[in-house]
Amino acid sequence: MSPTLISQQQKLLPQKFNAIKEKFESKRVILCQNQDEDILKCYQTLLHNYSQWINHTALVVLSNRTYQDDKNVFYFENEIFEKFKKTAAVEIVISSDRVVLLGAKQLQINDITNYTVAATLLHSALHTQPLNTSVLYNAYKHSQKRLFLFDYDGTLTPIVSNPADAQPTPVLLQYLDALCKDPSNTVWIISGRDQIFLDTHLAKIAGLGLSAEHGSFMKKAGLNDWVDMLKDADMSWKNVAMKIFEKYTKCNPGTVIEQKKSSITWHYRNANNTEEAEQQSELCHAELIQIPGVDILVGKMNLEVRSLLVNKGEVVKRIKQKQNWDFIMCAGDDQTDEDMFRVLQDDRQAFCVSVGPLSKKTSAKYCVEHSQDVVNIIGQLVHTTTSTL
Ligand SMILES: O=P(O)(O)OC[C@H]1O[C@H](O[C@H]2O[C@H](CO)[C@@H](O)[C@H](O)[C@H]2O)[C@H](O)[C@@H](O)[C@@H]1O
Repeated sequence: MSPTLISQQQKLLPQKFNAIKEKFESKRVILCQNQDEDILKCYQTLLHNYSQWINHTALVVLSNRTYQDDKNVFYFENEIFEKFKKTAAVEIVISSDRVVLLGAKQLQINDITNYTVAATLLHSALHTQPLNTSVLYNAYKHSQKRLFLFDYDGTLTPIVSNPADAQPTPVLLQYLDALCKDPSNTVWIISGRDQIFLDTHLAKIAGLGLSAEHGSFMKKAGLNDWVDMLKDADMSWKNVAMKIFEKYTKCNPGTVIEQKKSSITWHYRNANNTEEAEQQSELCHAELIQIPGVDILVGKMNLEVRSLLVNKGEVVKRIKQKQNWDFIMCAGDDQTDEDMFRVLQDDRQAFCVSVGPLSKKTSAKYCVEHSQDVVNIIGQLVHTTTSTL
């Protein structure tokens, strides 16, 4: 149904100004730079398909003709909207040529007339936003009890073909060391890697807490011994999983098994025929899920099996309960990191950062594109202690 045209005078009534101001203060605003029926329909589809946004979003349409507002849609002439700009934190701008802008980033809605697809894109854009580093640095500066939870592969180092080559750079080590040296900071690496890998490459940083194999082992900063979180657990599933992985390795040359103490990873990134190995990984997955007591993780060109009793989310719960943190940064790129993000989802102090494209389905509120962005952020934070940001 088309909106009803109203007079400009009605728009300017002070009560109306205040009412809208109040509404904007608690809503995330999508700004549409011109009156466009398709965008309206796309927004209505968003509210229909994702009803959680009904009370939390507003669509502001800039138009030189004014229409009757409804619960979620407000029409403004350009200069009148200027008055609301301070109270309305505009998150998404749909430009006249229908390109969606999120901060400095662009999200292309290829076909805005496919309302369901366009609404899904808007939903993901509302859910996850590019990390505003100024906000992060400011929160860091004004906090005293800070917690950092970093995944390793794909988050602190880029994904490479050979797992052994994914070593921390000297710059990363220097930044992590400086971060740990600030007594206000507690820093953990929560990884799928085993103890040997983490000890070899990261243990030289005395202030770093380490969690290996998705939470199976934990070592607090400054301690030498690892705590085995699964020491009493039944690990008989390992032999069964190993046999399945061996079978698939045999018929997929180039694939390798990474055997860890309490988890096993089958890597098919370097398979002679990657496409076939990818298909085979689905069959392998179907066999693995028959094993009781384990979780199967679909990683980046790998399949992992680990005990159901541990996951990165449980690690975060355990670490988090120790203090009243007033700043938390948690970064990860993989499916296993989503467990950490879910645990922190309702925590107002937490900056959960997914490494990857904005369109990625994630429970993290923020995203950055590359692992190098995470490293640069740590570098900036380290400098925050000595300079002003
Ligand atoms: O939890 P993480 O620290 O992210 O570890 C997850 C797995 O990462 C490693 O495999 C992945 O990274 C490799 C290096 O870039 C890459 O070659 C591989 O294809 C990826 O799947 C690691 O080898 C696994 O043990 C970790 O569980």
